[in-house]
Amino acid sequence: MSPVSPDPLPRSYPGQAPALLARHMSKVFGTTRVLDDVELTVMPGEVHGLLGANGSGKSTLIKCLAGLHAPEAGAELILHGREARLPMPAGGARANGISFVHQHLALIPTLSVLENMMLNDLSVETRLRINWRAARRHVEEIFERFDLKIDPAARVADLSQPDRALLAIARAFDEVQTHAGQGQGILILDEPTPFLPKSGVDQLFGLMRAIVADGAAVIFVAHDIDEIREITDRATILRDGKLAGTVVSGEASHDDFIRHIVGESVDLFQNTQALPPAAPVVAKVRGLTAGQITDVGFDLREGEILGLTGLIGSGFDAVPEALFGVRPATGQLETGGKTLPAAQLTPAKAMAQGMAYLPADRLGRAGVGSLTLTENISLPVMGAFRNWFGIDWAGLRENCEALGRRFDVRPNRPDLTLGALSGGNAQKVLMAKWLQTKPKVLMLDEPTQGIDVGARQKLFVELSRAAGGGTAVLVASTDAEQLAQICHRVLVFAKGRIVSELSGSALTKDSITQETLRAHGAAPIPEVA
Ligand SMILES: Nc1ncnc2c1ncn2[C@@H]1O[C@H](COP(=O)(O)OP(=O)(O)OP(=O)(O)O)[C@@H](O)[C@H]1O
Repeated sequence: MSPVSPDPLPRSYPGQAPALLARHMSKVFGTTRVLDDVELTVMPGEVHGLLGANGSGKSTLIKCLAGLHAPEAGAELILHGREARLPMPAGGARANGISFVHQHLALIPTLSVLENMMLNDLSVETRLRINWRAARRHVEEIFERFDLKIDPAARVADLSQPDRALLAIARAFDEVQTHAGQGQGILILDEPTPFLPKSGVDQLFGLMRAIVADGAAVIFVAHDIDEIREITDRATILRDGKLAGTVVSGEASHDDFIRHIVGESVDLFQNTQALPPAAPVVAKVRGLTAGQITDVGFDLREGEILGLTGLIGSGFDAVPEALFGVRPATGQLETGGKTLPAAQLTPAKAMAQGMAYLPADRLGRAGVGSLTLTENISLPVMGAFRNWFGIDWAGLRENCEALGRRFDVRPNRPDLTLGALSGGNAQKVLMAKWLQTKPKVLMLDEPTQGIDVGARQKLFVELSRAAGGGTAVLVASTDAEQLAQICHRVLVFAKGRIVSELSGSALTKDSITQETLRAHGAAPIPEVA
């Protein structure tokens, strides 16, 4: 295993003062110490990874640096050799040349790209007049420099997820340059890649390399160990709020990272459950046309885990939305002995047929951040907890706690709001919410984005258990590794149509990736039984 660096100054940067040196960073919420004497050293010109399991304290550390949380007394922050004030006052991070892109991107969807690019300036400066033409020119220059094909006049609501992420990052980079000057400053990216297709990730990595080549530093928070190994120079790993180690990324193997993250090696789940050849078809989809998809047809069998994949923009993710009635569609769904026109599907009708859907946008569409875990988890089962006296809240709380234990939600406190949980733990709650209903068909969009490697395996076990109990699972995802681990069959989409089907021994991570890239020019398969 790579050594934990004992010295805050890594050996690859002799004699240089760190761009950022954070020491004795602790944070207590209520009675829980979620950060415990953590240290982070980032050198100028370095891409530094920050990793850890869900709830290990990454976002809390970042929020302490951003001034969104006050660290406990004793914490120190030294930026380019100068001690910074803690807690960081409002606007202090920005004035020190530190810029952030948080998981939720902090864009305003109803405003234009240009307005969003100027948002941070306008929120702290009063201007009598805005020179929109000059602002537009400036934004166009930034986009051109990083080869971003985004129209400054477009509404952010109309942008794809990848473009939104790239926009937020370009804005943060622009801020770093403005406030720290060329070749200085620190850009902190908190899990910006889950929504990005491979080409978007490459673009982002290009952007990060361009930033550090000038001498600025980037802190990159992510769960994807391969991405961390590819792009970072060194990485700091947190475990249960403590520093687990700092490694030189090029010298640490994939397993070294896993051991630091979970403190032990993890057995990767592999679905070995064969689907009975006579498993009945529970849903027949015919001629489905919605968004980018045209005339898509397939059968889904009882107990089957069926993956839908493709490049972003290939349309595969429109399928669950259309089948759950949240996206206008035409075509047919045959289920429960009924033929339902897709144009008339609604969530209520889909749920009446035993269908459930968990969208990727966890706190936007899948759950309510301001409601408690009990309230979120209970929504689909409220009816079963009604008695003569009204709703049995104690029963609902008990149910929530039991599900929290089963799905390893941390902290497992039913009265916390969903928004107070780390991203990965919130996702576990939302999966539990639907799996408890034992749906006939469970549709998931990017179910494990932001979920750490250990927790993923547990969710895969739960999904496989649900499938073993007869639930048919439809998983829309660009994560080839996850699809290869859990699916019986994977359908590959290109340009809105199914172009390839993988199953049995042909279903591997590499074959899915190859097929996804090759599929772009392939001919469509009209119907897959
Ligand atoms: N405002 C808050 N109140 C109470 N607890 C909180 C609050 N914010 C975070 N926590 C808790 O602190 C712990 C660390 O959360 P944090 O978001 O830093 O984890 P993370 O490493 O970023 O996880 P993930 O990878 O899932 O995003 C979690 O247990 C979380 O529930």
